[in-house]
Amino acid sequence: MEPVLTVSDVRKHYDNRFVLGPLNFSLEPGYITAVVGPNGSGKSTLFRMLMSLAYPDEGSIRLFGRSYPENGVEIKRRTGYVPELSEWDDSWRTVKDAVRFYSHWYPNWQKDRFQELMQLYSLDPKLRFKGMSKGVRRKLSIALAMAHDPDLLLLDEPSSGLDPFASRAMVEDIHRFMESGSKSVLMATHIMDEVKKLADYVIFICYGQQLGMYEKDVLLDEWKAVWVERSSDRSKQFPGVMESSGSGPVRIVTSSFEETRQALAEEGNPIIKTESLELDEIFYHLMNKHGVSAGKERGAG
Ligand SMILES: Nc1ncnc2c1ncn2[C@@H]1O[C@H](COP(=O)(O)OP(=O)(O)OP(=O)(O)O)[C@@H](O)[C@H]1O
Repeated sequence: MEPVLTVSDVRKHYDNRFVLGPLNFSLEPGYITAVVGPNGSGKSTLFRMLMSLAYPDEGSIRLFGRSYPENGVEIKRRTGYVPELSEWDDSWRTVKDAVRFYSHWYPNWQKDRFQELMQLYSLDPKLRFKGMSKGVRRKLSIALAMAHDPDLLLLDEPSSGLDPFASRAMVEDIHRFMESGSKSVLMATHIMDEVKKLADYVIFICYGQQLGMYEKDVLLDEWKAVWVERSSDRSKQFPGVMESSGSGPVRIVTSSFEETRQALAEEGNPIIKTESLELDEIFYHLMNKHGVSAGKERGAG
């Protein structure tokens, strides 16, 4: 099957202050992929490039096998985008004005679906843009992005500012959206619980550097914290061992549970306890492995 999105060797820099890339990944249809990374890592810049609102300095981006600028209209009609900050037309006064614009721009606009989404997020159709709260803007942005039944949803921190009821409604609605098996979602988020509940794949980006793309379940199966009775210098060289702390019992973090388990058993120092790792701890160790630590940004110069 043709990838819904292919990002190849994409690089972007802002003056001498920020370098993003090279980014390389592709998304098969039917999956949810989360983009995770600290503030200022380039997640929104990536999303803006996918919508042709920012331009890569190098590399190529293909959506549905098409590229910008030639196929921009087709790409955008098949995509639902929730930006980090919605910038709407100043002339719009009520939701009706937005609907008029969206239903004209998207031939596949579904009136009933939009009404369903308005109800789901408890949005009043008479809502006015002036003075609209951050959370309400976000809910409206999600409803507008989904009502034309896009093939790909690009969600930039969609639950930022949402109350817990709206967040839950969004997660359930995204699950429903995925039911046909042909839709795809790429979402940036800082909420690990959201990644756990929704994502099939995770792309880690740290201060512009892509640390990897992983299948979430594989990541959670392979990365473990294990405890053994005694420390040994050799265990630090065992396959997968990322960190070893304490003197007895010793806590070992591994990215390759089975290999580490075997090596420890062969050494006669068997595992006495195993725990799953949270995604944020996995991310922390990946950052260390790649030599990036919190707050250490890469400059272009
Ligand atoms: N238009 C721009 N001009 C100059 N620098 C920019 C511009 N847009 C983004 N940047 C810089 O690019 C870097 C990445 O920003 P970006 O918003 O893409 O990160 P992010 O991962 O989405 O962050 P957050 O998690 O805080 O939303 C930051 O250092 C930011 O200041």
